[in-house]
Parts: sequence; structure tokens; C-alpha cells
Amino acid sequence: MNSSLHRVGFVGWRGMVGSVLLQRMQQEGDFARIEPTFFSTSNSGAPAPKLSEGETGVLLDAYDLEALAALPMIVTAQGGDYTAAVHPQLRARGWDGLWIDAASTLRMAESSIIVLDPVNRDVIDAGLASGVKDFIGGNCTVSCMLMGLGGLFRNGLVDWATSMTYQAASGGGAKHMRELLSQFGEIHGAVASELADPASAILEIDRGVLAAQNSVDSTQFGATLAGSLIPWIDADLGNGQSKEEWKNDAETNKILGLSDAERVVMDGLCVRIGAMRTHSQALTIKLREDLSVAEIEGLLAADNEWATVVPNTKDATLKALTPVATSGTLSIPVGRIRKLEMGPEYISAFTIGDQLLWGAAEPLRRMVNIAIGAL
Ligand SMILES: NC(=O)C1=CN([C@@H]2O[C@H](COP(=O)(O)OP(=O)(O)OC[C@H]3O[C@@H](n4cnc5c(N)ncnc54)[C@H](OP(=O)(O)O)[C@@H]3O)[C@@H](O)[C@H]2O)C=CC1
Ligand SMILES: N[C@@H](CC(=O)OP(=O)(O)O)C(=O)O
Repeated sequence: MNSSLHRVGFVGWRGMVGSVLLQRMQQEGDFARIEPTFFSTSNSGAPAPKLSEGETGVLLDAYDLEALAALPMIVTAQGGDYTAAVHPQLRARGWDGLWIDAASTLRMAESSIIVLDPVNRDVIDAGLASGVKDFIGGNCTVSCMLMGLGGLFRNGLVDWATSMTYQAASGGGAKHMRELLSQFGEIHGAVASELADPASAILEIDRGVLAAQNSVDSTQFGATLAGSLIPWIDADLGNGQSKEEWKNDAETNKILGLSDAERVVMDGLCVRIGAMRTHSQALTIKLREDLSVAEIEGLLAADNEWATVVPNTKDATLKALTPVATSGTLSIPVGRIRKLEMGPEYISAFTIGDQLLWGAAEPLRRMVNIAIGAL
């Protein structure tokens, strides 16, 4: 073992979020500083992933508390059930290593920090200095929104905001992405011959599409998503709000480290649409000051290197402000910025982010590096 390397355990590395995390770590050369140990909940003893020419070793059992506790840092994208099962046991046996997690389980715990360092590096650094050990990735929609609109939030300019979301299938997991594509395929198949005939009647095709939409398998989503949408994401809190909608206010304020007096009120509706892995959201923002659009755009563009202001024109919007243009990139385009009729302090904005990159894997990857830098 090279003593200058930092030992880090990885759980959930072969899932969708975990494999994007590993890909990004390899792209950025992060493993040059890390001696990884890979765990599995299903396949311990099998070869670990090969990251370089060297030894790969074998997968350890992700429920082996002794093996986990031997490491100073554990990164998990295995999911909330795993966190709920393992994290309390590790802490109960006195493990005081760093736990870096994609799941929501520990996000609102007083002992944790939600990590999004381009937005809350100060909160993270203060947490590390004061002995915080649990660093949790934020909800994908909240993280992408704050990356795009950090320039307004971080300057204390937002009084309140609504966020109406357009969330991709990937938020539900790999099976949901497959189900969406299967639905599209079946629907197309049901009317393919009529579609190929330019003389066929469009209302006849539409009838065929609707019949197919009513018969496709929707086991994962619970309703047909292809050519439709589902205006409910995550649990029903019983007060008319979905859990995904609740996270907006709760996580935004926690990430920003705002006190009760500074609190920004956030609410809105969360909607699943037929995009693959990139979440979008339309915001109505009540500012605390009457800023010009140029001033707002300047603040957003200057806030971090990933937020990209898209001019509020049709051409620029169609070119740069779509899920297809954003998917697979770290860029967070923000556009449709204009003053609303309600008054000079009311603006609209539309922002997009890859749900697996800034929405899940990238904040964790960066947290690993911040933690290593602080050791
Ligand atoms: N921050 C955020 O907004 C987001 C957070 N998440 C969190 O990340 C967690 C993981 O999500 P996601 O990556 O979508 O989950 P996946 O279902 O893709 O992977 C989770 C685990 O399933 C096991 N698995 C079983 N079969 C397969 C297979 N064929 N291919 C790959 N893995 C398989 C793997 O565990 P093993 O190797 O041990 O068998 C894997 O680590 C979520 O539960 C959620 O908590 C997800 C999305 C966004
Ligand atoms: N709920 C998100 C994905 C997700 O995993 O969110 P969270 O990490 O907050 O549970 C979505 O469906 O798009």
C-alpha cells in the first residue's frame, strides 16, 4: 500500500449514480490520490472493478461492519435502505469516519451537511472544521436549481420563489428509464404503418396512440409517461404536498445555511416528464430588490463556472435551453429571464441540469476531494 494514498470505501458504485460517479472520478484523475475498496450487497468475493493496470482485489460484503469501519471514508450511492440499515450501526460502534452519501435518508439530520460546494463551500468547510462526519448529496432538482440560480440566492436577493419542475425518468432509477423507452416503442409500433403513409388521417393515428397509451406497461411509474406526464413525484405527505415538493424549501435553506430570519420561502409542483436524465424547472422569483435583467444575468453568470446564461430569445433558447442540449454535460443553462407583469421585483427563469451529474454524482465526487484536501 502507498501511504500517501487515502483509503476510501465505495458502496453502490455499479448502480446508475455510482457508475457516473466512478466515470467522473476516472475522468478527473481522482484515483491518483485514492486507494479504493469496493463493496457489494450482492456479489462479495467477485473481482472489484479494474481502474488501472494494477491489482483489482475483490468486492467486500457491504454489510460487513468491521470491513467498513476499518476505512476513514465511505462513499455510498447504494440507496436509502442501505444507509438506514448500515449507517446507525457503524456510528453506534464508534466509527468516526466520513460518510458521503447520495441518498436522502440523512439529509435533514442535524448532524449532517448537504453538499453542493460551488454554493455552500463555506458551510462544508465550517462543518469539517467542527467535526461534522456526514456529508450528503442534495435532492437533484434542488442542487441543479441552486447551481443555476446561485448568483441570486447567495447574494440574499431572493424573497421567495416557486419552482415548477419537469423531471426526467432517471430520477426514478434505471428501470423507469427502460419503461419510458418501452412505452415510446410500443406506442410507435401501434401506429407505425399509418405513420409511414403520408395520406393517413392524423386523428386515426391519434386514436391508435391513445389506445396504446392506455395499454402499455406502466409498472414503474404507475401511469403512462410516454406522450404524457405525471404531476406527482415521491411520497404523498397528506397535506396536498408531495415529498419532492417539500424538499425544495427544506433543502434549499439547509444548503444555504440560512437562519430562520434569513429563510427563503420555496414551493411549487414537481412533475415527471418523458425526458431521460435531465431535470428542468420554471421559476417565478420575487426579488428583494428591483434589479435590471442585465444585472441579474451578470450575477448568475459570475456565480460559478457551470451556470450559463442563455439570452431570452427564441433562437438561443431552442439551441441551448433544452434537456437534449444539456444532457451528459456539467453545464447548467439558465434562460427565459425576464420581468413579469406582476411588478419590477418579479422575474421568471428556466434552468436545466443533468440529474446524474450535478443532481447526484458530482457533488459527492467533489466532496471526496474536499475531504481529502482537509485531511
Ligand atoms: N441525489 C439525488 O438526487 C439522487 C440520489 N439518488 C440516490 O442514489 C441511490 C441509487 O440510485 P441508482 O444509482 O439509480 O440505483 P441503482 O438501482 O442503479 O443501483 C443501486 C444498486 O443496485 C444494485 N444492482 C442490482 N442489479 C443491478 C444492475 N443490473 N446494475 C447495476 N446495479 C445493480 C447494485 O448494488 P450491488 O452492486 O451491491 O448489487 C447497485 O449499487 C438512490 O436510491 C437514491 O438514494 C439517486 C438519484 C438522484
Ligand atoms: N426524487 C428524484 C430523485 C431522487 O433520488 O431524489 P432524492 O435523492 O431526493 O430521493 C426524482 O425522482 O427525480
